[in-house]
Amino acid sequence: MIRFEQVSKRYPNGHQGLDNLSFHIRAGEMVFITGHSGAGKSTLLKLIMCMERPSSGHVHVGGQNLRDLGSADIPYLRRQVGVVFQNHQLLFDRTVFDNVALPLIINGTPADEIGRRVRAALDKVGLLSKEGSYPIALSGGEQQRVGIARAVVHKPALLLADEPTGNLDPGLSAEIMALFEDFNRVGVTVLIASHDLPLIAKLDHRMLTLHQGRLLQDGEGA
Ligand SMILES: Nc1ncnc2c1ncn2[C@@H]1O[C@H](COP(=O)(O)OP(=O)(O)OP(=O)(O)O)[C@@H](O)[C@H]1O
Repeated sequence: MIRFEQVSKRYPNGHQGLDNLSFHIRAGEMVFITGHSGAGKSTLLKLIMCMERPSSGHVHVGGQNLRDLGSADIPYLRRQVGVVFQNHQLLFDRTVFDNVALPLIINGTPADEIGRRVRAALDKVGLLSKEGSYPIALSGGEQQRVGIARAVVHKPALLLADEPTGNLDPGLSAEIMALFEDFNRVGVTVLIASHDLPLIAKLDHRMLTLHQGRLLQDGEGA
């Protein structure tokens, strides 16, 4: 599903974001990426989304070498991927329903299907009763669930998350991780950047540890 072959990323200011990184994630896996602040976790996710391009090496997603994608192909790639951010990036002047519907509206999904899909996504994250609420009226954990519903509403094969529990207490963080496990159980490939080692250690998934842009360790648990 995702293959990095000797990928390096040097930013224009000379910062080495990633350094000769190679790994393979199979369809259906759930994998954590961890490492110190600045280790390259976000850079790795951005390369998968084509938000950044490698300076050298190859990134393959779903059998496609991203080097071969032109800017017109990128929306098609992103349709296969759902992304969850630490700060939710919700629109605060729109309801929960409208926030979750956004990717479908952008995709040109027919209106009658939008309602059905949005409610199915909200149901999966336990927020069906909040569809008419505004994000400001929700707790931090609920806001993050809305972010997750929005990321999965178009049924992506791949779910990426960048520090999805960064602002949450340990109990809520565990609930959010359990949600990701639910999606993984039904076949979604899940890749989560997180430096919450105590939480990750409790979950039995593969962990890629980065150190200064290099792969330090690839294994199970902490
Ligand atoms: N757009 C950019 N321009 C220049 N340097 C960048 C840019 N984005 C990231 N970097 C640098 O690349 C390195 C890796 O950053 P990245 O954001 O991938 O790390 P991270 O592991 O996600 O860190 P954090 O846990 O703090 O979010 C850092 O040294 C960072 O300062």
